[in-house]
Amino acid sequence: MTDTQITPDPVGTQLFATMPFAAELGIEVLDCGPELVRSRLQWRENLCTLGGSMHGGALMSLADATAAVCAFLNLPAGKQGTTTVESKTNFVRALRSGHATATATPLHPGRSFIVVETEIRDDAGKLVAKVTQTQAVL
Ligand SMILES: CC(C)(COP(=O)(O)OP(=O)(O)OC[C@H]1O[C@@H](n2cnc3c(N)ncnc32)[C@H](O)[C@@H]1OP(=O)(O)O)[C@@H](O)C(=O)NCCC(=O)NCCSC(=O)Cc1ccccc1
Repeated sequence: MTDTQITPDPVGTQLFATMPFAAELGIEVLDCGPELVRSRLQWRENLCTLGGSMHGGALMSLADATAAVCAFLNLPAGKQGTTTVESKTNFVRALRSGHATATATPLHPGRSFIVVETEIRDDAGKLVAKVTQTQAVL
């Protein structure tokens, strides 16, 4: 599966644009709602570490931006925003071509902390990384 043409989600694109580093990386937003946020980052040489594998920092940045928007969309009434206070990543497969596609879902949308799970998969649907984060409610 290598879908290269997408229709970017307009609301999600605006939300991601509030994070300058996400915009700098060139993250594309595919779906955006409180139950699921999906985005992707295209493999390119300058995002790699040794051996042509996408750098862990790029993958974590993709996951963090996607989870941040998911947490934002799950904020309790009257709250303004979130910030990442904890992040755990398992890198289970190298990504050497195509896209890293991140799917973030809320595990626990709490009053003080929102826990978000994010899976990153390759274009064949294979798991590349699993990220669990805690986002503090501000
Ligand atoms: C290779 C291994 C480490 C271990 O694999 P296992 O757990 O034992 O699992 P399994 O045996 O099921 O194989 C799974 C897949 O791996 C392949 N494979 C297995 N053995 C080898 C081998 N010896 N050599 C080559 N490939 C091997 C295997 O064919 C299969 O792929 P396939 O299904 O055929 O397509 C795997 O987990 C991996 O590549 N993880 C990703 C690491 C990565 O890219 N990190 C980010 C960059 S680092 C960074 O940037 C640091 C940083 C971090 C954070 C912030 C800043 C900086």
